[in-house]
Amino acid sequence: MTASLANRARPREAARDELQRLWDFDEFEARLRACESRYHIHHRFNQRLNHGELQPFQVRAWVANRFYYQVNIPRKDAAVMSNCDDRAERRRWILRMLDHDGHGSHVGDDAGGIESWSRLAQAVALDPLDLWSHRHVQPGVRFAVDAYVNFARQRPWEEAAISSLTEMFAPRIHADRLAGWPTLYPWIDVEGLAYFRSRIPLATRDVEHGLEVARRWCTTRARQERAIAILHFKLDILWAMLDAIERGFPDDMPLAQRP
Ligand SMILES: O=C(O)c1cc(C(=O)O)c2c(n1)C(=O)C(=O)c1cc(C(=O)O)[nH]c1-2
Repeated sequence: MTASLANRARPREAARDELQRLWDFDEFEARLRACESRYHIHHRFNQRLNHGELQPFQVRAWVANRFYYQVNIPRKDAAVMSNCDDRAERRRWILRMLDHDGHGSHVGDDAGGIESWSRLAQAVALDPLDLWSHRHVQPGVRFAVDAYVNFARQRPWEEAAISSLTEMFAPRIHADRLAGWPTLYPWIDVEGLAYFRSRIPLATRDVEHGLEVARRWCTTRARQERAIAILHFKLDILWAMLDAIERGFPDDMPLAQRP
């Protein structure tokens, strides 16, 4: 190769090297955290919810639809565990299932997140039959949640662990509800908000574990990029849920159809 050709190839090689360079963990984590801009906290329906702009039936609709997510989270976590061959990791992961399903009366009286969400439903005066039958759940919500469970069933458990990292952004959305709802929605019994309070420390613990898994598993730049793509996929699930809820329960919904 002539000298001038070699000089021209060098920037291309440098660019290729840059594309393959492993991000150090701080940079990788910063890139994961930068995905916050796609979090459903920025969705118009969530903004209306947290600014007190929704009518009671729309709050009930959100609670009813989100319940489908809540009941499927421990099924998703069971799928993650079924794909994990590491006993120490399973011992940690099982806590996520118990957080939602509860520990049962023989181990303290922690009723768990699903029960706690049903108290939220009570506080917003959602009929328990409507809650448990999922009769207000929109097709788009069902598809989105099912896609999350199926992802955890079909992919390596480390990928599923990474998909749970949207929880990095959840403490703020829970804190917003705790701070705003008592004055914005005085008709909601504040006892019903306990679920949101309970999730803040649990989400923080889950994220520490999830980041540990991501750090260990993402040993190549390709895997790091895959982790970002997985996080985008999960953010899309949460976003699609709110799209479906917003569309299904418009401000002028006929009275007879309102939850
Ligand atoms: O209210 C929310 O906005 C919100 C978001 C998320 C999330 O970001 O995935 C979770 C939760 N709540 C939540 O309560 C919860 O238990 C939970 C588990 C997971 C998960 O992916 O395993 N995400 C979330």
